[in-house]
Amino acid sequence: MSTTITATTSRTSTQVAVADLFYSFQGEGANLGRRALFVRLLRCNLTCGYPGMPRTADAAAVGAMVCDTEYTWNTAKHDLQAAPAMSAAEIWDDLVRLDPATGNPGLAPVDLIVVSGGEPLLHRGIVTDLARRASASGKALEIETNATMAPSAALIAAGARFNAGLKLASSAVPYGKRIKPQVITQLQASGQARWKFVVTGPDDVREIADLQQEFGLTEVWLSPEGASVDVVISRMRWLADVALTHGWNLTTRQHVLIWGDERGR
Ligand SMILES: Nc1nc2[nH]cc(C(=O)O)c2c(=O)[nH]1
Ligand code: SF4
Ligand SMILES: [Mg+2]
Repeated sequence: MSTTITATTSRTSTQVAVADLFYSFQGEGANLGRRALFVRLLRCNLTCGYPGMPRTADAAAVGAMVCDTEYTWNTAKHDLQAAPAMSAAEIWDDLVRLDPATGNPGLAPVDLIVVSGGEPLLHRGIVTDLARRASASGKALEIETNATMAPSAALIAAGARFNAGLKLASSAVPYGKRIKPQVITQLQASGQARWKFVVTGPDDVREIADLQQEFGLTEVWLSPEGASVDVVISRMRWLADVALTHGWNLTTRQHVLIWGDERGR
């Protein structure tokens, strides 16, 4: 289920451009299979699949791991102006409307909010506001972040959890852009981060082991790269033993298994 997003309005620092709002299951990670309300924010500071921002719509990706939500940031290929600018209060109201329990009190309320992007921590004020609203309503909130931007103390205090998806060499993003030691250390010290790695092949596994050792990452999750059932399943088959051997968790991508690469699912 997704809302229809219409008008483009001017943007202020108290507003953010919203790509998608939808109701689904958390398809990945520690809350896999749990019903959740999603908000996907525009813009990213990384360009996974490409060494930098593509200049043309037909620029070919060079990395094995390519962003699956390029429509949130790749201005060469997508018109980002169509996304509406919304305040945290407006986003929250739409999320509440998306919860089927709002119209039918007989249903169990959705108790998980997922904020994704793009990179949501580019919009820390808005995300912190949403985290406070979630906490006040007794809902958990987790942020799908690339772990290159520091969360504020206020965001941590609001109880947000971080699904920290560090990017690997397979993303083609230069090391200095995708690995920010201070941010990694801060997220790990918060006790509110789980480390999630999108895996395409054996080189990724070696890099994950090195990163875990260097930064003392305590909770590691592997996630198979893939936007189709066949790719997700075949990657999971070889990742299973890898994960068990290294003491890592393994998630699938449930939304891909059910809906393929459909947007807003
Ligand atoms: N169902 C569903 N679960 C998700 N978990 C993380 C997602 C993301 O795109 O960040 C995602 C997504 O796009 N859909
Ligand atoms: S960090 Fe995430 S949203 Fe940004 S380019 Fe990489 S995969 Fe896409
Ligand atoms: Mg996704």
